[in-house]
Amino acid sequence: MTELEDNVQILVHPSADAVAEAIAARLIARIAEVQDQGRVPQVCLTGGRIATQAYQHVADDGPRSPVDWRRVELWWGDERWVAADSDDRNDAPTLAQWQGVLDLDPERVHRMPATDSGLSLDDAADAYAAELGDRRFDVCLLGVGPDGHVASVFPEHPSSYAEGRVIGVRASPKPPPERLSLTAEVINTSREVWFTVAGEDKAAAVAMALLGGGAVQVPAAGVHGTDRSLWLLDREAASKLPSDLVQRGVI
Ligand SMILES: O=C(O)[C@H](O)[C@@H](O)[C@H](O)[C@H](O)COP(=O)(O)O
Repeated sequence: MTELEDNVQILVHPSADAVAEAIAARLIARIAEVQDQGRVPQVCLTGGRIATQAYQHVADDGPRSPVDWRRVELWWGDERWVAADSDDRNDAPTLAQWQGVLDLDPERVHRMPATDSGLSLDDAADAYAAELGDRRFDVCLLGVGPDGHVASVFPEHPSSYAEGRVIGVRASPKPPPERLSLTAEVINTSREVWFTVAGEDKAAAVAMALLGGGAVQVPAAGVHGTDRSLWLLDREAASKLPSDLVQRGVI
């Protein structure tokens, strides 16, 4: 029997669409729950196809949910170092889907700085770290690359052993070469980390992350929530996991 840490859960869904729907439903429910507890939810968003699909479901269902969208703080785990109005930004699809649909407070939408901010890459990282302060995310969503990267923390790359809270990333193996990213250190203060992963090309990375890969070789292996790490997978992304592990997590 393969052992998982107690607060790691793996939930396998029949398709990528089902993963996206599950992420959206869980996110709305979790945000409402944190608001019920009297706190302003701190949510860290990710780019990527599956998350973007999930955000569309949030846009569809969010307005008639119990969530007070004006009392939600939004952050991003990483950003491509491009202009603020570039379609290449990780936050572009989310904002296109949510703004004007969810009643967000612009003061609580914390985009990472852009090239046209006038800041250098490193100053932009410092500025975002200062804005973030010592907040802990209630939920930190993370896509996982086929190489096991999360946010812009890439395997065997300076980003995977960088110190500090927010870093400027150079020579990224995935274009564009310059990026901003939270470090694993900050992600690991999150109450919950949710990995959102679909597709056969992710199966090896998922298996390595869950079956003892090292954090420098497989950055996804080095991040977790303090209360819970939740892997939301489709069948293909879960296809290289031992069946006992998967069945344990299915609900
Ligand atoms: O900044 C980026 O280039 C992307 O945001 C990237 O890091 C993405 O989150 C993962 O590669 C997972 O993406 P998919 O879910 O689309 O595979």
